[in-house]
Amino acid sequence: MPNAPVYKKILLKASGEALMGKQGFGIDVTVADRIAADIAEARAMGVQVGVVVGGGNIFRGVAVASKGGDRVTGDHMGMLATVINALALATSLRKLGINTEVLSAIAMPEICQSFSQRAALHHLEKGRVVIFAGGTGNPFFTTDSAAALRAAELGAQAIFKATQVDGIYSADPKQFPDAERYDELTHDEILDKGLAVMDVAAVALARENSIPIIVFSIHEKGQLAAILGGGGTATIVKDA
Ligand SMILES: Nc1ncnc2c1ncn2[C@@H]1O[C@H](COP(=O)(O)OP(=O)(O)O)[C@@H](O)[C@H]1O
Ligand SMILES: O=c1ccn([C@@H]2O[C@H](COP(=O)(O)OP(=O)(O)O)[C@@H](O)[C@H]2O)c(=O)[nH]1
Repeated sequence: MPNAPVYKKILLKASGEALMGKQGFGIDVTVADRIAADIAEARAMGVQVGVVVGGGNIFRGVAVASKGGDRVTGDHMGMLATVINALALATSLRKLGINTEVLSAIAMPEICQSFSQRAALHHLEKGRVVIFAGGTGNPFFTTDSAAALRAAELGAQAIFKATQVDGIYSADPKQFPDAERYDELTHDEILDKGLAVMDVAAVALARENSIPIIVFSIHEKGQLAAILGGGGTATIVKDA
């Protein structure tokens, strides 16, 4: 009999970069299928799973602003990019027979349901994976903030942030290979040390609602289930 999961309701944040794989742009379906298989393992453990997907593999609003364009329009484009990723991940989950619902922060009823807290809780209780598209629905935010927001709204017990690296380091390990890795941190320590693994607004919202953040590598298959089972490799961020 496997261990009971450490958390019963989680919010997984997968960046657009994670869905891109090694391609450099767009969605790598084999990677989306892999992430879906990891989510299926969590569901098989009885864990309720909400997912916020990023859009950076397709578009970031700052790209428009940096060329002198309108930031708000750029952010609208970025939010639409997250909808494309959400539909791709939903497709991968449905191929595995996992009931999945996409809820968008921006109404587009011909494509998916609109987000409401009630609808999201209903689908989760029915055992469906809920993918949150459109970020927060507001410009000047990120999908990290959307992850913290949805986690707070749904009463998720943890935010699982899937990244390119296996935890939080004293500096970005891609640029500083000698950076020190932490097993545990507090929300305050991330903010005080200026660790750029997640944006400040997202960390502050998680702190305010006492939601732990678990940072782990998307590249290692089975990590999500391993961490939910009480093992695995991750940095855990929680109040001291
Ligand atoms: N102190 C740090 N510890 C860990 N990762 C960091 C740190 N600073 C920056 N990073 C970077 O942040 C990334 C995590 O954010 P992610 O959402 O995957 O990327 P992005 O937001 O750029 O799409 C990691 O892949 C890593 O390269
Ligand atoms: O609440 C949100 C979430 C996202 N975005 C836009 O969508 C883009 C893609 O999201 P993000 O950069 O968070 O994706 P990730 O880095 O996770 O792939 C952002 O750059 C913003 O332009 C936004 O305006 N509001």
